[in-house]
Amino acid sequence: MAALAPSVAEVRAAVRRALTGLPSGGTVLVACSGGADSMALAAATAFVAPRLGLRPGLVSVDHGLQPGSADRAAEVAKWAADAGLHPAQAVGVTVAGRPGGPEAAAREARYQALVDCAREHRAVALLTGHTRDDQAETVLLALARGAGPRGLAGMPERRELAGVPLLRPLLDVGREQTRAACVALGLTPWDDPHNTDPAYARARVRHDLLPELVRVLGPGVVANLARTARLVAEDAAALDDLAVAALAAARVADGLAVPALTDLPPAVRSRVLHAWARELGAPPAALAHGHVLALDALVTAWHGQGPAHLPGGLLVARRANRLVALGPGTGTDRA
Ligand SMILES: Nc1ncnc2c1ncn2[C@@H]1O[C@H](COP(=O)(O)OP(=O)(O)OP(=O)(O)O)[C@@H](O)[C@H]1O
Repeated sequence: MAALAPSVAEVRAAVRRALTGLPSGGTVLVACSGGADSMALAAATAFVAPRLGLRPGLVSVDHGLQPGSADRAAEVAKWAADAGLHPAQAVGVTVAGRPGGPEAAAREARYQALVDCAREHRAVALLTGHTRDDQAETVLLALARGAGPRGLAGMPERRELAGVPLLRPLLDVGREQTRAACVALGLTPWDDPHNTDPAYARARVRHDLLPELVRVLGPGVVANLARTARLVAEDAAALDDLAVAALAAARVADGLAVPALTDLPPAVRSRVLHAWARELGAPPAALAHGHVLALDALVTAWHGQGPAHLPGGLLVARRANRLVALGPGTGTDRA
């Protein structure tokens, strides 16, 4: 018998770690683009899941944005069916007409289809093929745009997506390993032209910036960036927990009590104000650092200034020792 390639063993071990403990008999659904990362993930899941009493399945989304994309999704689904994955589905989505740029619109359509499919099959987890390299790219992009710890924490290994557990088993596996695993298994993954299109910031980071960092700083830089994300994520989670308690303690009937906010460490207070703004209905995507700073000024730099403006037409004013939300555009208290 031929020896198992180390790359195949590494990907399988990572998948085994991620799937261990999931409810027996459940379906684990791999989101597969046909690229090397998610093909390696699908092949490993097909091997590992049955050994853990789980059922492997796969869904490939056709965004309908490139010629031949429907055929490719169908080919991936056919390969999956032959490899013993069930369901093995290709799903078409409509990207046009969604808000945001083309990338954001495609991502939203994709995740909606993936979640629908996971629900339809009562999947106990949805798996994506994000790798350590994807994580390093995410951290660099977050640094460059001045993101706070939430952005620098990168992608979590596990989160809930509309009630479906989303797992990223390969976050600690390098892209080189997924490519090598595909070669060892005789798989021919598809190379998404967007991944090399210099119009996209992520593609420039992948092809220009990260290789240059590796050249200048050494090969450990990718794993180190991913480790930074993990460390920051732990700290950010602890601060988030403190903020939940601080928000609860600051609540009064019609808003928040300023004295309960004043002495909080800024890292906790900004989280409290951010969470409260979201609760009031500020759309998270539009809620920026500057909005939270304006709320913070009502607490820490109060000089009788007017209300702070939040996205969604919301206004927050200081009334004596309270922060209160005013009805959108009316200037009247909401409570
Ligand atoms: N069209 C798609 N259908 C199903 N899942 C997808 C699709 N596109 C992306 N995904 C999922 O999202 C993950 C991240 O995709 P992205 O395109 O950002 O990264 P990638 O590094 O190019 O991954 P891959 O090599 O698997 O395409 C993929 O590994 C896969 O699990």
